[in-house]
Amino acid sequence: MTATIIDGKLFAAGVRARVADHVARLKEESGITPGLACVLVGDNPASEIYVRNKGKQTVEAGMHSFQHKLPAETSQEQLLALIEQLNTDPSVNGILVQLPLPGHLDESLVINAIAPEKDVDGFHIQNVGRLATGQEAMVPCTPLGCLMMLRDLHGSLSGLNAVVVGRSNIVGKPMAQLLLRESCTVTIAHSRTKDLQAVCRQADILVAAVGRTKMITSDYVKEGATVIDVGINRIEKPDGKTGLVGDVDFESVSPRAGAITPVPGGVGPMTIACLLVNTLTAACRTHGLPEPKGLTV
Ligand SMILES: Nc1nc2c(c(=O)[nH]1)N[C@@H](CN(C=O)c1ccc(C(=O)N[C@@H](CCC(=O)O)C(=O)O)cc1)CN2
Repeated sequence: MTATIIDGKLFAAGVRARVADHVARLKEESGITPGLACVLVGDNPASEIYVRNKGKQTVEAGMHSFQHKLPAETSQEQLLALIEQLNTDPSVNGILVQLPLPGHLDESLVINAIAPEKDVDGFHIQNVGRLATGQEAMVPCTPLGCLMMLRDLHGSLSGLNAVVVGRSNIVGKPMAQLLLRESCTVTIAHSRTKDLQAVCRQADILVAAVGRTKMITSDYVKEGATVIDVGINRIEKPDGKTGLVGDVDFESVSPRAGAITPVPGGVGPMTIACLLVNTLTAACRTHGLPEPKGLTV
């Protein structure tokens, strides 16, 4: 069997085009232009690229982008003051603080200072609780992107065995919640799971979000399973250049899987596309307008 390669780049381009259509209609019919504020603290090179791309794609979708770049030595008080200012700014519908933050800043305190209705990353404790209890929530972008691709591929996910490897707050846990909401039978596995290979081989849907380069080999995969690779590991290649590889050993797994996301070009591009969806959704909710249909799951 040769796996279907799920083209996240193409899928994300479609989502962005639909967001742009909705934004154009929103402007024309209601005079509203959604706005997204991105806050970057410090000079992590990968974060700088992500924030730049977020700004570029926000503008391409017809929305306002506000970028706040703060020095690495920014104090907690200074960062909280900026968030408070953005919370009360009516032109800002979505706020995100790029992670990771420099070590002296308290990530959880900072995230929970964002107004929950503007928390387009879906990391605020209120949104976490709302997702877990089946209420209307802002859903974290990477898991939302994974779910959109899974729904497109499978249609209904009801009754499927899903194993999520990784228990982070930004990917593993919300991914598991979303799959549970789709009526999958969900297992969250991690580094301490006994006989991880056997657990993973039960999966119809295997989501790898462990942050360990090429850890998932064919021994972990049931024949025909759908494998979603959330890993973004930077490695130095033999030619000295930097390359990007996932948590899944693509060469080993793709002959066995039914479908697989590559890295790069799989889950990654969906993260920013879903951020645009969440910003548009936040703007509609704030103005009491119907939420965009057909954009998400
Ligand atoms: N506040 C947040 N911080 C972080 C998040 C997040 O969702 N919110 N996620 C990641 C980084 N991230 C977005 O911020 C992100 C990661 C990867 C991609 C992406 O498009 N990847 C491409 C490759 C790009 C490259 O060459 O580096 C791909 O996989 O094809 C977009 C966004 C951590 N922080």
